[in-house]
Amino acid sequence: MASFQHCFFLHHNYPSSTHLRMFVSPKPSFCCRLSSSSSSSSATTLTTSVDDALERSASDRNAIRLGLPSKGRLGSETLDLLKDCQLSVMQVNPRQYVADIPQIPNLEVWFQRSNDIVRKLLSGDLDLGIVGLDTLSEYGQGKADLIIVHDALDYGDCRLSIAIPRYGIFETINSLNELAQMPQWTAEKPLRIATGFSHLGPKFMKENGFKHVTFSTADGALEAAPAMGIADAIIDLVSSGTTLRENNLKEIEGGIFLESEAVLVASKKSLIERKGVLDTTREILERLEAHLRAVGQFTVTANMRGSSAEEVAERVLSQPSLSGLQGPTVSPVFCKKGGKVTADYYAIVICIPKNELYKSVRQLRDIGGSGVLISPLTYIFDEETPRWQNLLVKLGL
Ligand SMILES: Nc1ncnc2c1ncn2[C@@H]1O[C@H](COP(=O)(O)OP(=O)(O)OP(=O)(O)O)[C@@H](O)[C@H]1O
Ligand SMILES: O=P(O)(O)OC[C@H]1O[C@H](OP(=O)(O)OP(=O)(O)O)[C@H](O)[C@@H]1O
Repeated sequence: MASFQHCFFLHHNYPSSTHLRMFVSPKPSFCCRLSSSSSSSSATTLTTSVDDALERSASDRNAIRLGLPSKGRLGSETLDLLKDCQLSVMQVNPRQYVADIPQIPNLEVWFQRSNDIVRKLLSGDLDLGIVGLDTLSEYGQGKADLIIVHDALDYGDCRLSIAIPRYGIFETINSLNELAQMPQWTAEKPLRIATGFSHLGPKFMKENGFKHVTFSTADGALEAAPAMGIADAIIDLVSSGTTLRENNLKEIEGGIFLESEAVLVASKKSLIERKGVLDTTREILERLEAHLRAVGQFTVTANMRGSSAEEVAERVLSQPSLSGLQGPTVSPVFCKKGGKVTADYYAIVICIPKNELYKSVRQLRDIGGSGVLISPLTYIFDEETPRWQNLLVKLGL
């Protein structure tokens, strides 16, 4: 085997059963990949697109890179959201980590674990990413180069909370203040907290005035730590609260440190320096905003008898649920009567919130509406989105 004098490894914590394989590209560059399979046939799975993309990964890459969660809770919902925005991700097979969004030609999608998305945004290997706010806060640690472009993608909702046992010395403790006041915590016997959030955990406890605290970490099943005697409390993500309940733990007042959902984040450096990143970000942002605004709304069309468009509009606007986004569109419906074209009816079009559908239909009927048609909405584009304006301000543009 040839000796390699100029090579380095980025990561080394692979299981010992993993075989290191080297794949030599037919082109002058080469790449190597780690595989846990012992079958030599898997060596053929390096496809042209991965190969091409790796070649483009040099610092002079032209493509814009978007990192998406490769699996887990955020994986499929991220793909669903993009699909709903007509930005379907085309992935040849689920084990291939690079993909395309045909609507945005110069964009590469890279599937990565969420924490790696944040790391790679910071290192300049990704330009944009979608991750949970919790992961961004933990691994981004407030770095100025990370800019949140869309802060509410409406999925992946959870909260980062401290939880304590329901039993023993904690039975009567119901708030963070009470926990802090407990005389038990001293320099010799500090409050022991298990958490996977080794940056945010200590930060929040310090901010809340806890002086005697120690932290331990684990990769999962943190809720077991108090019952195992390893910790007094945990700081972990909670959504339904079932895992806490099933492990006899409780949240306490003042103990939610962060409310999280999926966010679109960008590297400030890329936005400013890399050609096309700002335009692509704008397109993705506008589609996301327009779609998310539309998700909660229906379009309603109905016919209404009236003497003029203004008179019909006044009747519609007199009903609180029917004012729409800006007001109703009212247009005459022409018909021929005795050889004359007249407009006794008007068609009205409004948007209504989905959760007010039935109330709105009843209000429409009350003011003489008939033939009510309800259709889903794909996008609602506004003149200019406040998030785009905010982004320009953050970039100093
Ligand atoms: N109940 C929950 N527990 C954990 N994460 C949740 C929960 N609800 C929503 N989320 C969101 O999902 C993200 C975690 O997803 P998941 O646990 O599937 O993968 P991950 O831990 O980020 O990645 P990996 O499993 O590859 O380490 C969190 O960062 C958070 O934003
Ligand atoms: O409030 P709930 O809906 O019960 O969700 C919270 C649990 O989900 C996550 O764990 P995950 O399922 O990812 O397993 P893990 O503990 O092995 O990380 C999180 O770490 C909590 O344990």
